[in-house]
Amino acid sequence: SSIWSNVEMGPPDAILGVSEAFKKDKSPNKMNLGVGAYRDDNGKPYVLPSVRKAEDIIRSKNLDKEYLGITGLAEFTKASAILAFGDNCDAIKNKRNVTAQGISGTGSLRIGANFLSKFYPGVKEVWLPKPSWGNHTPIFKHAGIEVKQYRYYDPSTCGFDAKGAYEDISKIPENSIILLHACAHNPTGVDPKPDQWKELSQIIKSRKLFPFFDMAYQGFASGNIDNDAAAVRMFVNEGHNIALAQSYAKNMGLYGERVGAFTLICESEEEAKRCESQLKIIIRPMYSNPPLSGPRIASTILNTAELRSQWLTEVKGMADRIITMRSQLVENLKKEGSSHNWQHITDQIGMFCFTGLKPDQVARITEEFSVYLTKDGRISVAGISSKNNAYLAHAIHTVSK
Ligand SMILES: Cc1ncc(COP(=O)(O)O)c(CN[C@@](C)(CC(=O)O)C(=O)O)c1O
Repeated sequence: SSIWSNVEMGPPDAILGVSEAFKKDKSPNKMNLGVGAYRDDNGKPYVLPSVRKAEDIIRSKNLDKEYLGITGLAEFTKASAILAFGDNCDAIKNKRNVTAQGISGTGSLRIGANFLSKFYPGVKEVWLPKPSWGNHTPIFKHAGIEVKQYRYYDPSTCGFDAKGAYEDISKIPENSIILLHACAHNPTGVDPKPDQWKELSQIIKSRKLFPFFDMAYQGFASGNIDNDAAAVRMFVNEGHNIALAQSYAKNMGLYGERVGAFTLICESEEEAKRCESQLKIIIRPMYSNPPLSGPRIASTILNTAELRSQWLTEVKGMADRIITMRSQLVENLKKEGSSHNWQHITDQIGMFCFTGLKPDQVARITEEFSVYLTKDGRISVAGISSKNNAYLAHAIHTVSK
């Protein structure tokens, strides 16, 4: 037998596999509502003009291609920490943070998970919202951290199960790790309200849990970078020393450039230095040092005043288009004569909408209308345009009436 005869065929990724099936479909009406990548109203990928301008600036500098340090491009990580925590955050001013460039959000989560697996003194179990982004589970498991779930989503309202979340989190063993989506929860699009975040902060403090925030959509959810970071900033202000993974895949459209950052808020600058040294020891044998071109683009935008304000209008433009698609879809479902309450489509926020479609309805909508989405009924709202919105409403109505 051959050396790899024991290797079985693995299942396609629940999210990326949808795009593969979509590509094979010949229907002219086909819609890809699977992977959470922004599309403009013509269904095309969108490279932000501020990104193109940043690339021109970088090209004119004729920079070299030398290795970055293990924790990446300093002008990027400094700007990334300020973007997340705000420019009057004491922890940042007192240098209590260690911020390392990560390979986008996934890589930032992973170096964080590996650091916690090696050094976290508490219970090495991470509690994820139910449901959570599919990749969270293997990221933590592959780092040697067991995964548990707390109630988060209420299928009866397609909204936040505050009561269930409070009850479950109040019972999480002390000193466990809890993962929180900072904004634009994936896959449900359901975010706690500010007063509910306050309650979560109190319970998490009382259980002495370690908060690990995943902020993959800052600015992309509400269109405002400060609103979208409000929970992260509130937790730090309330004294939680958090971990944070950031992604620039969606809010700067830097998907394939793999731009992200991992931050630990520590007790002191001295503690941050020790943690940074150990983070470097974890990263070095993993990929040695991170990519160059993406963080140069991101830091050029974040550190150039007029590019930063141009970027803010562009990210708000993306958020606004998504919000418009949500309200148009609800309008079109009403026009179809649907008797269901589709309010959750506009109550939810960010890239995704948890439609509430059941797996058999998902199968039907794909089979009969060539509409592609993940089995859990999640749709990437970015895949909807003013041209196919009515078609989607008709398809959803037909399979759900
Ligand atoms: C909550 C959350 N965290 C982290 C990431 C990681 O993104 P990055 O590594 O590309 O920065 C995603 C991307 N989730 C997408 C948009 C894509 C994916 O699954 O990889 C999704 O379709 O859910 C995400 O939704």
